[in-house]
Amino acid sequence: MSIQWSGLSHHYAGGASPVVFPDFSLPTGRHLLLRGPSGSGKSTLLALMAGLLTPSAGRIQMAGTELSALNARQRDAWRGAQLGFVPQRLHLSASLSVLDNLALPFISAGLPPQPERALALMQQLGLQGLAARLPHHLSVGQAQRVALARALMRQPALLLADEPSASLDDAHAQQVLHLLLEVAAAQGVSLILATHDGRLVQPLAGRADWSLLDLAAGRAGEVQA
Ligand SMILES: Nc1ncnc2c1ncn2[C@@H]1O[C@H](COP(=O)(O)OP(=O)(O)OP(=O)(O)O)[C@@H](O)[C@H]1O
Repeated sequence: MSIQWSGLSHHYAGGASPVVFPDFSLPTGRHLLLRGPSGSGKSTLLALMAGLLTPSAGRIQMAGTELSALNARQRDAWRGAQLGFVPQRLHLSASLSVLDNLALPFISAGLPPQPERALALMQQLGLQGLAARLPHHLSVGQAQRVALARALMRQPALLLADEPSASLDDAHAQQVLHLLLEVAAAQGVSLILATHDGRLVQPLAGRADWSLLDLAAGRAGEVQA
């Protein structure tokens, strides 16, 4: 998905000063590593790209769609159809089984749930046998993969992942990166990966299909370790 923005900033109500972003453009077919320390604006930028926050200034275009030209209802519909989001806090519904959590993206859009797709994704992500499990009986890594499966349920064109390795040990951090790359290749999804975790940055260094936006440095370019 092609993405571009210019003059983009967001001023939180009660925030001291606006969070300002350097102009940027991502061509179709490339993935984006959004890098920057805590507080540099990664989550804010993801929320702007998802149409969950409205810019205080500037324009943002996602595959040619100007998000600010859509009303809230249109943005919700656009997000549901185009985007998968794995947030920093996973927001799995505690009272619902894994399978029912995976049905939510369809049910909340008024569409029939697709248990076959859920089971196929669970298989692909190593979650087989966990369909009836409640979220608080999952390991951290399993819950992460359920959140990833849920984000993929509606076959999004773009997958946003916010600090996906934050609470994972080295082995699981590598596994999550591997899974993201695998599903991106298998399902033709563009990835936007927000992280300050060197364990995720290093394996992406020098890859021709990845771009970097470094929010601390205000710099775009190739991914470097
Ligand atoms: N709801 C809010 N109200 C006021 N200020 C906020 C709010 N959310 C974020 N901010 C501020 O906006 C700036 C960017 O925050 P943001 O969460 O986007 O950064 P981040 O790079 O994602 O950080 P982290 O890696 O810790 O999640 C910070 O200065 C933060 O304090």
